[in-house]
Amino acid sequence: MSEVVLTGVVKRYGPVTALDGVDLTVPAGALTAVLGPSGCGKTTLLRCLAGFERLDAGAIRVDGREVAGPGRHLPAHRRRIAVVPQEGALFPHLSVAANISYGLDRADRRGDRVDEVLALVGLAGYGDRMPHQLSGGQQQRVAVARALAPRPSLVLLDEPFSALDAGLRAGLRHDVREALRADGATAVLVTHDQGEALSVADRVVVLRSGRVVQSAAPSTLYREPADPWVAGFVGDAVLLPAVASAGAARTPLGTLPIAGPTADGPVTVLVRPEQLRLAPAAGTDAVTATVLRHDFHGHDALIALRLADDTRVTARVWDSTDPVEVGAEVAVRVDGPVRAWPAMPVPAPAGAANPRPVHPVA
Ligand SMILES: Nc1ncnc2c1ncn2[C@@H]1O[C@H](COP(=O)(O)OP(=O)(O)OP(=O)(O)O)[C@@H](O)[C@H]1O
Repeated sequence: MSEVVLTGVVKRYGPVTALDGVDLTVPAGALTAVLGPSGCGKTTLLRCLAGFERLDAGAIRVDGREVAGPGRHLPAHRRRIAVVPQEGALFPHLSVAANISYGLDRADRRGDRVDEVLALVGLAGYGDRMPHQLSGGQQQRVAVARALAPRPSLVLLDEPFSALDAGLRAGLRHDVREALRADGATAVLVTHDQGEALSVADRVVVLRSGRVVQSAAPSTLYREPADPWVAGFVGDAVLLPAVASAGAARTPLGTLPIAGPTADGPVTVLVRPEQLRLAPAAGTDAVTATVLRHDFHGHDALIALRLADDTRVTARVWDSTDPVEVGAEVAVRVDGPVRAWPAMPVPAPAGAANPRPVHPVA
């Protein structure tokens, strides 16, 4: 298990600054996801860690040993860092066992390490198969087993599930996480898929324009995003203009308690769709809204609403067997406190795989 520390890492390609002073600690024995929109520098970060790129500034230390820094660049093959690419990692003419033992020292080849890592990824007994006799998901499992086999300091996973269909992806990423945990590996998963990062990682690092915007546990990231952009990037977000005063925000959804300290004045407020509660409008003095759309998702439904002042918001309802009719008037209540930030323009989360609405969804 190795801790990896990046300090002030800068990487430029000509006029493009792909990494712009990245400070980051990858804890030993944990899975850290690096999440960000297209072009934010995820692949560059991974390539710098692996040793495929030279830094323009800053340093990378693995267990306190500098592998990259001013005047220092340890080549990739001496870093003990394994990479699991998106697909096509296996040698087609070698069996599964030979693929895994390739690169292992003699002792490990003769021992049971190959069987051990095959069992870890749920493929015990598959050693004699050839890669073409495996499904895409099984091939990725072998690629993970091969990465783990030499007990590297760090495993880098470069969107390893992106070529697989959605149903397969969910099961595989869970199994891969368990395999990494069982082996005590330190791993970095690069992904642009918010759901993937939140569901598998112990820690998520959000990159934007070559900089770390936030590094936190998945639940903290979702509940306490650093700014409105992160709020919209990691989940559905209703962002409302409001005025803060004495710990509460005056919003189009009523006056709502703010979580955490916020200076009085204009703010942007975050309400998660699951915080909105709907009820029959008749006879209440609550905020009311008109139902514009009802999107059924099986496990839940998203209800697009228009408030009396024309503000659009979206509610997530769980009991989707009781659909709220389009055109109906409903009473809207907000459950729990909201987050608020001093009002400022919100950059759009351009290029996200599943772009999240930063402005009220409707
Ligand atoms: N070899 C290169 N030469 C010039 N510019 C590059 C090179 N590689 C990356 N870049 C630029 O550096 C920036 C970061 O690219 P990078 O590939 O790291 O982003 P990314 O977050 O991995 O994107 P994606 O999710 O689309 O793969 C982008 O502006 C990209 O165009």
